Amino acid sequence: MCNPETNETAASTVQAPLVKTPSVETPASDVVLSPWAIETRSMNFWYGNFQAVIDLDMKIERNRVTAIIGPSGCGKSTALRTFNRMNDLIPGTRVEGEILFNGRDMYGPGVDPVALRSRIGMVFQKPNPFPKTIRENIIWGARINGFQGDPDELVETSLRQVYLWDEVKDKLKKNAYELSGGQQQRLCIARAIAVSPEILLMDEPTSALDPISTGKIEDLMTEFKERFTIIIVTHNMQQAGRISDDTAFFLNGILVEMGPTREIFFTPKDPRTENYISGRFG
Ligand SMILES: Nc1ncnc2c1ncn2[C@@H]1O[C@H](COP(=O)(O)OP(=O)(O)OP(=O)(O)O)[C@@H](O)[C@H]1O
Repeated sequence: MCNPETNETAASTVQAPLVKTPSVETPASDVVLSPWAIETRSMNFWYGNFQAVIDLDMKIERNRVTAIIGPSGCGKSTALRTFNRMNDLIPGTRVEGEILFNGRDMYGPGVDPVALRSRIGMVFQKPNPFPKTIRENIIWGARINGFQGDPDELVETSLRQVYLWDEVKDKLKKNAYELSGGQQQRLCIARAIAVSPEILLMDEPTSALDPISTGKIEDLMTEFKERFTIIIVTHNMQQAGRISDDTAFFLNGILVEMGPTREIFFTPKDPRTENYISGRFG
């Protein structure tokens, strides 16, 4: 979910793609044009003069967990953030090439990045609940996205889905900051899924959590992939091995190799992947 405190003024720095494909907001935008949830074509990304992602061609399959791995600074989070235009919020950034969501151009004319982010939610490394009550954390984003149903039902359903309901049902009016780190992260996941996204982007969602909270969130991912496509950046190779169906290995802004996790881990095609997986660098 996008940060409601941020505005979209930096979006104007984003360059339109070179090749035109239908935009997400064109009529009949719910008709799926592609077998891929997300596809990038020759995507390049710059922070000012620094190119962080180079010529990225990537296809993300629906209803699977895709892990993005690679050494620190290789562009994992940057690539992930382009998948819901979160980088638009960083001044001086530029993207070229194409990023398609269900086969439609995410940077096409008329695409509202805020509406896009309700369909492609995001969970960050550090839990970032709003400075509001637990209840309001769930309802706020849903309301902005036009939710008109029963808010109490939405709160309960969303919190149950992340197995947080029993822990917080008696303190829904308490500030979210009063929860533990693991609970806050599950609240952030509940908030993201309350708007029924199609894709959930997760940027090292468990790196600040203890093993028990980590296990709970990993279990959720395995359950959620029936309903959403999940893309997770992780430094934790065991985690990637445990939860992902596909793995993409990045190095110096380049996608070196991508495929089923078992193949990437046990029979990688590129020696750089093998070196990284076996711990020889990074
Ligand atoms: N806001 C920014 N402004 C300028 N450069 C940035 C910015 N964010 C990231 N970078 C640079 O872009 C490159 C890729 O960063 P990114 O955070 O995507 O890497 P990463 O693989 O996710 O790293 P880590 O695993 O350490 O989180 C790095 O060299 C980083 O310094």
